[in-house]
Amino acid sequence: MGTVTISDVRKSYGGLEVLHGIDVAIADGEFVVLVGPSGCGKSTLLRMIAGLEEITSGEIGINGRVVNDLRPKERDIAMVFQSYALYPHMTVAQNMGFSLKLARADKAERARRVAEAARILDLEPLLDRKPAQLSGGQRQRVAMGRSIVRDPAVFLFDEPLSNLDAKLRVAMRSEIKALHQRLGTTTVYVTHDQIEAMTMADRIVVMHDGIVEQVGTPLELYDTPANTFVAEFIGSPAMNLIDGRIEGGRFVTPGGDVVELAGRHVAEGPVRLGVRPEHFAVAETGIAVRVVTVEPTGSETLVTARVGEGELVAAFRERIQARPGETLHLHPDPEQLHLFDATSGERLNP
Ligand SMILES: Nc1ncnc2c1ncn2[C@@H]1O[C@H](COP(=O)(O)OP(=O)(O)OP(=O)(O)O)[C@@H](O)[C@H]1O
Repeated sequence: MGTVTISDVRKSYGGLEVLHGIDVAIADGEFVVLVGPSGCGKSTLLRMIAGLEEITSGEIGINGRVVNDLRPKERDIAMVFQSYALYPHMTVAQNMGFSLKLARADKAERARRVAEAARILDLEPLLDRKPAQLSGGQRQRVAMGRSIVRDPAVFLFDEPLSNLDAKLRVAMRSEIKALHQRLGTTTVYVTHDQIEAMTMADRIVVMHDGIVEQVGTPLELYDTPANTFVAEFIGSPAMNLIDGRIEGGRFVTPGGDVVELAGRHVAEGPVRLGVRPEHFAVAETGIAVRVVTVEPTGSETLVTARVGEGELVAAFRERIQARPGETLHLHPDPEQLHLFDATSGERLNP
């Protein structure tokens, strides 16, 4: 069992509040990713769950027990850091068994749990090596092994992949996810990388400036972002946001181009229209844009184009024969439109 309940949690450093009342409930067995730009407070929140930072106000519960005043080792959690923090003079087996030794587990039990973790993580041939004799990915696995042996209620990961090169990062991403599927241990994982969040999470918590912008499954966030921050943060290339007005039930750009809204009823006045790059088609009418670059990737063609004062990106499955400087008309799929309040950025359509 491993539930985590975060209720109205705040954090101040000196007089400055950096987390402004966070509420998140994590179910047993869930893989939850805290994601957001640098400085949004995700590491601080994770460190408060771990017991490495004091909670200024509010409550954190693990398995129904308030842990605010418990020390890290009393919380039934295991944390995997970006730096791995392996002991250089110990072998892989000793590194993995060390916390059990501290907890005074007997020798046979220690050996059994280290062997089991080594089997799960494919570390059996490396048990006698020292960290310096391991690759980055292998060190990462030892760091995870050290957590697994303790069989905690909750795993906490703080940007564990950011020191690895791109290829290894992708491999470790699937390894951690597969490990979670096998062990089913509740996991809270911090990253600033939205792709990591999308590919690994059962649910994502999007944070920004010390608040939670939205909580949902990866596809909920992708399909119905609650505001322009989430709309632009989740998805790559990012969702296009086009300023304009609702007039006569239609969206009209400053240049006078019209987008039909497929029966969506939104109050007249200024709005921002959100369109994902893959939801444009080239048509006879639509939003007039001037092509800036055309980038064929093989599987799709990315077109960057100017519209009024701004730029937008369209991604086509078919091979578009457009040239820089040319004018195209882009027709957004009416079933896939997002409308946001021009001032607050809040979502307007269901
Ligand atoms: N010890 C500290 N003293 C004062 N301010 C701090 C301290 N630690 C963090 N902060 C501030 O709290 C805010 C949240 O920091 P935090 O490290 O949690 O952000 P983050 O989202 O994890 O960012 P990053 O991805 O860069 O690590 C930031 O504005 C940061 O400057």
